[in-house]
Amino acid sequence: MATRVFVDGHEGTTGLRIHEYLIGRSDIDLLVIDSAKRKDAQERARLLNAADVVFLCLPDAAAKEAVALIENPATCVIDASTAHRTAPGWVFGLPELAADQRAKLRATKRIANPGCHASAFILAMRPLVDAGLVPMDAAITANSITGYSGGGKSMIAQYEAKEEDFDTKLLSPRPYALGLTHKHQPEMAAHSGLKHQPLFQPIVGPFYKGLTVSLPLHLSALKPGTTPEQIHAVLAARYSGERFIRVLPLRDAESLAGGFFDVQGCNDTNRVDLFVFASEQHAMVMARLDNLGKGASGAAVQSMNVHLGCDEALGL
Ligand SMILES: NC(=O)C1=CN([C@@H]2O[C@H](COP(=O)(O)OP(=O)(O)OC[C@H]3O[C@@H](n4cnc5c(N)ncnc54)[C@H](OP(=O)(O)O)[C@@H]3O)[C@@H](O)[C@H]2O)C=CC1
Ligand SMILES: CC(=O)N[C@@H](CCC(=O)OP(=O)(O)O)C(=O)O
Repeated sequence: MATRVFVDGHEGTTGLRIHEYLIGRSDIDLLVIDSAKRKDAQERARLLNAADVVFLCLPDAAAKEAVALIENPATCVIDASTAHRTAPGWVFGLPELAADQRAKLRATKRIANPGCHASAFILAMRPLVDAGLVPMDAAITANSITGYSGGGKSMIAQYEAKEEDFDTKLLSPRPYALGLTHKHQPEMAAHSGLKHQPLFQPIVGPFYKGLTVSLPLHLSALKPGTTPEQIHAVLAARYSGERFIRVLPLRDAESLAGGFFDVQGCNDTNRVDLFVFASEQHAMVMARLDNLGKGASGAAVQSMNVHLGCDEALGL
């Protein structure tokens, strides 16, 4: 029998994309809410409890409310919001996180989909902490460049406003989260193995999608004797055999057309590309993804596939 799936918030940026991923699949029966009733708690409760798998593509408060409406113990929830990413009882929806993560995703009924910046940060950092190259108590700084679709419908509307309504300040890259308490910092620390939250500083630019987190590392602050070759080897070994993660060659010149890095290079894929650039003193680990692919909707569908045990047969 087909798996019944309901996407709560299916008219939003993340929800629409999940629908696109699932619409053609013969093993999925999509339960669709009448558009006029999409915020009606009673109708949502009916569908939330009728589904085998539910994707929550809602603001945090509405996601918590949706979870409270679910009484069916068989319903598996995949929450795209920030609400449950470090909450007890929830499994982090990053199958590549650790050797036992897929088993945890199969066993649970509560999956918290990672944030887009956090996915990139954690996939770059966790293997280096696990291997002891980055000390667990290191003070880490990271930045991210992202397309504006990461800000959802309201930010998309600002960037795609008609000429007379368009704010020309949006033409330049815009650093944000300068309170230095970005909402992804708690999950970055909780799932990377670091004791302290990183100092994280994102920048949004005038392009629809694509994201790259950069992790600058002083070799002198790492385990004594650490080389860029070791950093690269640890990442390559950790992700060998992962179909959605690619580790590019050390100091990959081919990725730098004219000396510039392309943050949109993973768009329309569910892939993460990892890079290590280095000098004698410093290394820069970079993780690139599509913020609407592996950074959101693609990751959510991948977690569902793992949960259902069809991640090899049916893909993205
Ligand atoms: N965009 C991205 O790259 C990513 C987003 N996320 C997370 O996913 C979630 C959704 O984000 P995104 O798709 O960008 O947001 P959008 O603003 O694009 O969409 C949110 C949707 O939720 C609907 N909604 C709001 N409140 C309710 C409610 N009480 N009941 C039912 N529906 C409601 C909205 O309705 P209406 O159509 O009326 O506005 C809208 O369709 C957020 O928690 C976000 O943090 C996660 C990873 C990446
Ligand atoms: C450009 C922009 O604003 N991006 C969002 C990230 C979107 C995302 O992945 O985060 P959540 O799932 O946690 O919403 C931000 O930095 O807050």
